[in-house]
Amino acid sequence: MTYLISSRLGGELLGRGSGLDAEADDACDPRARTSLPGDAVPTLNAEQLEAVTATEGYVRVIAGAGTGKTRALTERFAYLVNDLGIMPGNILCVTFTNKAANEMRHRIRALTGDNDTGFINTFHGFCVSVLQEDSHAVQYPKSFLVLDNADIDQMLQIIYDDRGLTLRDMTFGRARDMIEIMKLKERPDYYRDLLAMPLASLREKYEQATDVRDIIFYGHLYQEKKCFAFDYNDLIVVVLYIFGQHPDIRLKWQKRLEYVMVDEFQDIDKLQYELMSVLAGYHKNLFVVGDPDQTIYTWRGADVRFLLDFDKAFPDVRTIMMLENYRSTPEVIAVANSLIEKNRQRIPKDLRACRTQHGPTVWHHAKTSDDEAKWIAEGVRALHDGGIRYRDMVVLYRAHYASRPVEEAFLKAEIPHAVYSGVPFYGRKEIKDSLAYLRLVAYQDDLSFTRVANVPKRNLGQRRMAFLKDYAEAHACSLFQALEQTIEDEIFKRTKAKQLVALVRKFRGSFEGRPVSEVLAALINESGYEHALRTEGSQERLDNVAELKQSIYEFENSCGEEVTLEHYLSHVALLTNADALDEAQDKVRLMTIHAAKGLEFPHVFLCSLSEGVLPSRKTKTLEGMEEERRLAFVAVTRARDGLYLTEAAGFSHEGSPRHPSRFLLDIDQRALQFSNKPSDEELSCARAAYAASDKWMAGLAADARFSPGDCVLHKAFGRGVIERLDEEKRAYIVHFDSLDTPRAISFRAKLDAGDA
Ligand SMILES: Nc1ncnc2c1ncn2[C@@H]1O[C@H](COP(=O)(O)OP(=O)(O)OP(=O)(O)O)[C@@H](O)[C@H]1O
Repeated sequence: MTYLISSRLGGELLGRGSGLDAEADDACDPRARTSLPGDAVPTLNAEQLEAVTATEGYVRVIAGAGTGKTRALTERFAYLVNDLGIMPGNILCVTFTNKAANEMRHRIRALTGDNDTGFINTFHGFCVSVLQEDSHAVQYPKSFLVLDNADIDQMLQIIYDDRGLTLRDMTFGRARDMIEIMKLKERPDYYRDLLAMPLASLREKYEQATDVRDIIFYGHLYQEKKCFAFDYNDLIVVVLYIFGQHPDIRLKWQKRLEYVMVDEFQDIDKLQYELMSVLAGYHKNLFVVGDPDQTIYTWRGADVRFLLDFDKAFPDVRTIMMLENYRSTPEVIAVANSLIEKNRQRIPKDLRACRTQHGPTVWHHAKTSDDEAKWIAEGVRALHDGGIRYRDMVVLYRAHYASRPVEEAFLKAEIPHAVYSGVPFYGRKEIKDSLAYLRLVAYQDDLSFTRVANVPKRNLGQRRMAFLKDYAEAHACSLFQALEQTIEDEIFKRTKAKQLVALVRKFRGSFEGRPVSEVLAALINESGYEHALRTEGSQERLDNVAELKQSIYEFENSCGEEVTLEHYLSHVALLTNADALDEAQDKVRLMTIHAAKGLEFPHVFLCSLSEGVLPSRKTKTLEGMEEERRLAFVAVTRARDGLYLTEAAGFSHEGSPRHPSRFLLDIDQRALQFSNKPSDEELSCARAAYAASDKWMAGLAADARFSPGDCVLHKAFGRGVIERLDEEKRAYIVHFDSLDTPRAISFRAKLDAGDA
């Protein structure tokens, strides 16, 4: 079944070896290869050069995939520093992920030779920098905590135990989503409660709450305030609040940031936009780059309008268009262009291929998912036998579950691979435990204490922890302080509580000035944690802890300045799974399309391209469908040399028949080679399925006619008041006078306006 891959590759790609270098191809624009004054930046095309040298004012680059946006951004930074003499510390460059920020830092260090790379960061990371300097403005210490999902879950556990809630009331995942929606949409003023309300009042609000949602929400705010903690959502909100309340602090940052640049501007949300506008408000140098066709975070509040209307929002905007794609073969470009042009809500723009080398763009239709996975494994093997490194291949999918058959096939075929999903590196127990030890030493906060007090076993079980909790509450102190103050109590006889206190005290007094990697190594050794892992015989966990030590060591060496423990802890709290991507290992990468944003790979396998997977079966609107198509576009434009689109017949895990994705049929079929073509009958069934789902979506398109607080009349339940809207379910949540509990009523249902 691999004949197509192997024969085509044998003939067209492998003949030239694996050193396929985009830059070795002809550049399509004769104006290319222009040099900057002083030859700082060779081989940029005219538009890139303009983007690099147009340093003053408001500049917008609208560019296609693979046209060198990120490259232009990097070169611009270097130009500002090397040619114009701007200090790196006066430049803010915002990227979408930590990984992109790290890459940019590396590239800029290579270009400028300077260790000071200024503020190259994600939005969240930059906000942490602001807060580390100015959190006093909201009466938070510099040592505030940044919470990740596992920390939030730990807080939820405390709330659930305290208020007798169970997962049946709400799972932690749902509770986290709910908190996020409350913060972003339903109660955007929440930060006033968090920042301005005294802890005791917040606690009262929590204790008086009766509705499950309120209990969880106020319990979460109370816990956050108690630990001086912020979650990701709070970071930008709090910084904006500080800027609003303290013009002196705002002006300090505005003056400091002489140049502000933002990558991936198509995926910016309202708060991020506000922050960037404020920051650029003094020097008025704001440079943004984005591709409207790659907006894939609308579901998280991204709004492409900020890019499209940039020229209306700011004065004298200079717009630069970049359409020459340096990344992909003409075949991949043909696939990408013909796919994305089916979106109706877009500015028409075609990518132009600069490369002249050819490569395969294959559609493989398999009988079953297992066959599909096997075909991919055989394809990978064939490419590898032909000289392509494993790490130059990636398998992309819409949703994590799609990776399972491919993983199994790779295991069977003994293909080295790494999955960027499942339990993220920084979410693993041993990593969280190790970091909790570091945090306990730095902050003695309750979250870290609860996590590791009894890990390894110190005989500090539930009864003793409850004792500490009561004491801490009665004396308004932390759990660790409670332990220090009651250490001689009878209850701690026959425990190792004294050793724990001694450990924390010892490290608390000695961590400053020591490298963090060294502190961690000593801490997990002296706490007995490493020994416990050894006794457990868990080599994988030990390896992961070793990996953590190594990553801290590398962070210290790459940072350019002295890394304090607090600095490291806030940095690590913002890391996600995608950041653990280890490029050095020769393994095929498996990841979601969202995780692949901004990356490129010589060979891309896009699997599970079935209707219901991509586009997702959760797609309910035309806009949603267009976002799914953009997602497919992002996936195909990651490929440099080879693109393999695969799907399988059979049945989905819900039992419905599977059809090839509509996006496969959107593609100009002349741009594809078929390894195994679906039959005409299969294709006509697929078309019927698209039509049925379009009809269903049109039915759902009914909009909400009522708002929260409105009175309505239902033909069976009578009068009710709308409590809120569930946009996802397209339903009102209504409290009917005749019913004790609320009901979700579809937007489509016939409701009349009722009397207030
Ligand atoms: N002027 C140029 N000449 C040759 N190669 C270039 C040029 N500009 C960029 N490239 C190469 O093209 C590829 C894509 O560049 P880059 O990643 O900067 O694009 P991008 O627009 O940010 O992509 P995307 O939005 O799809 O993530 C990279 O391999 C880069 O090295």
